[in-house]
Amino acid sequence: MPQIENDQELRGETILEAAGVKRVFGRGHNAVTALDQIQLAVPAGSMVALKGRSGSGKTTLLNILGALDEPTEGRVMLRGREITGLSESEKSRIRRTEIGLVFQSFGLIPLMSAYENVEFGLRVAGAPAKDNREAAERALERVGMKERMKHRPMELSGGEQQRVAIARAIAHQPSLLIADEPTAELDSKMGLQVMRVFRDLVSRSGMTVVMTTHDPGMMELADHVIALEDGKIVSSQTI
Ligand SMILES: Nc1ncnc2c1ncn2[C@@H]1O[C@H](COP(=O)(O)OP(=O)(O)OP(=O)(O)O)[C@@H](O)[C@H]1O
Repeated sequence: MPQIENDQELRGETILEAAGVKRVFGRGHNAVTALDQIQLAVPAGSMVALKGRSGSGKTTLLNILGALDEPTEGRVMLRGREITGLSESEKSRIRRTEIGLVFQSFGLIPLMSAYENVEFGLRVAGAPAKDNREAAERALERVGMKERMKHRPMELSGGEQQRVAIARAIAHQPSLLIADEPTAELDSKMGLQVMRVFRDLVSRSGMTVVMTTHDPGMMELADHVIALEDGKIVSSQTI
């Protein structure tokens, strides 16, 4: 798979960069500065955890890094290309090709099997239909869910559902995986399984993972932990 091999070559170089990022919600008296003076350089093939109290700006930052939201000031570069200030359609193309998104609540379609969820995700992203079966099965295999791919979400544990959601997020072989509190709804055993899947994607495919978490046990498994306080980065630690 060419993109994944490229990612291995990129390992260690900066894949994702934020410079002078500020995000203000609302105007005038109601204005809230959710992020300010954010500088960030994420090495390719690493796992970064963002931590911070509720309201510190983690989700706002992830949304900007994942091309889901625009900063009020500053810019974000992904693989050397600016992803801020682009049209909606360009941003949507970048999300469909270069970025995978995982959320706290899994977001699987209940009436579809694990396989159908992943394959449907590829179809929505406009992937060429002839490759979808192979790509979906390969992604499910990567997260250890191929054997259970005919099961519907209801028939799976929370950890298994999240692994299917990760398979859906990586089926198009993105270089960057953005995960907002991916283990928050899981007990620690299932949370660890999910973290192991991330680790495996980083070490075997050179993927880069940027996630948020409140859980110190999960942070220990990241390569870098960045702490946010009131919208600013207050520390950056290499584990
Ligand atoms: N759409 C919005 N409109 C107005 N204010 C917002 C909006 N989104 C976030 N905020 C504000 O921006 C700040 C940062 O919010 P954000 O959701 O990024 O924090 P967080 O660290 O992810 O919190 P949590 O851990 O609770 O998810 C908060 O003060 C929040 O109220």
